[in-house]
Amino acid sequence: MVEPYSQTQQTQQVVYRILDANLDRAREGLRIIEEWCRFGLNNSQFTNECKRLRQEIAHWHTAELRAARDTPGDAGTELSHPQEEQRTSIKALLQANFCRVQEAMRVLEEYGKLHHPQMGKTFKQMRYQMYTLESNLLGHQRHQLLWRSHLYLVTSPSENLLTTVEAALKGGLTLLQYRDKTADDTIRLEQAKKLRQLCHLYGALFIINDRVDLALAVDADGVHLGQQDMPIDLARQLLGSQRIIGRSTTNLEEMQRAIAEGADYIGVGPVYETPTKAGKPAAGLEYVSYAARNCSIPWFAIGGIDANNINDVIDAGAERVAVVRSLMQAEQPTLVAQYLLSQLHRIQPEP
Ligand SMILES: Cc1ncc(COP(=O)(O)OP(=O)(O)O)c(N)n1
Ligand SMILES: Cc1ncsc1CCOP(=O)(O)O
Ligand SMILES: [Mg+2]
Repeated sequence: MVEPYSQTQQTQQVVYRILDANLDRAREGLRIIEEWCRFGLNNSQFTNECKRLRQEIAHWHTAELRAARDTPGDAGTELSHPQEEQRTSIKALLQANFCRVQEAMRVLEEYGKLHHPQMGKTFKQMRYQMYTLESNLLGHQRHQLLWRSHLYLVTSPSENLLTTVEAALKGGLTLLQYRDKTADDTIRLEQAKKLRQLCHLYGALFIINDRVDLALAVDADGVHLGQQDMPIDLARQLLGSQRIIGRSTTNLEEMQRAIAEGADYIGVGPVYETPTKAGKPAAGLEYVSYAARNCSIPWFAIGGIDANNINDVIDAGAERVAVVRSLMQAEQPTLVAQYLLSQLHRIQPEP
């Protein structure tokens, strides 16, 4: 006996509806990412990659699958998660949409196998292409923000660590390094996680001093390594090309070596002797001037810099500075951050 509308046909309709819904979902998510690549980043490579993936998805979205759509009968259209209602930053928005596209592609990979012999394989490949795009895009955003950052706060141990950092972020800080040379790892991990969250809430980069393992454990944006710390090539192997690696330098040989080894930025100093790095001789303003003439990557003058002498450092050629005490010991870190940035931006050409 042949049923008019067999069990097999019913199952096929359900599969078609799943495929139809997820093809839409993947394409919509990609479009949201594409708009940022196009209008936000003005990046044709990322924009074209999104477009190519959307076109590939469209190719699979046949009339047969569209015909199975039953929006009024779809119990899922009314459901939304509270997190969908709220995006705290472009980064959060992009991550949510990457997640959405990757999930949809996983569904298409599995159910697609029931529909067409090639569909499972194609969507598996596309899902991996999405992971690559996500990692490249995230890395690109990180490096762009590094280049746009002119004030760098390196923390010192403090009872008010989070409130001080938040106050500086409110003043416009976009780059933070967590530095604690004495705490236990359990404390370091706990503080680093909180600081990372705080930085990302304000759209700032979060770097860990000395420790590649901690940077990976808390998914930091990068690591800062001194001359006695892990070699850059090894750190790069562990962290990949998307994360930031900074290097301390005190003279031109160290600067040139750091650049050749692939550092993303360097510290230039100590400009002045400082109790924060007791016993380390000053490299002086001459080295700042040398960096201004010769350094091809972002560099931060560091060591003894405060609101009183920042203009001397700027006059020597610095466009970026890193500070510990000036902000960590400030009564009003927001105001100090604003003042230091206003001096640094004074010398910036109009964008
Ligand atoms: C931006 C920046 N520049 C230099 C340093 C110093 O690093 P290092 O020489 O490894 O000394 P410690 O900070 O580890 O004591 C830095 N941390 N940040
Ligand atoms: C970590 C470090 N590396 C070179 S100088 C320095 C400390 C700078 O601290 P401060 O801004 O308090 O002088
Ligand atoms: Mg170090």
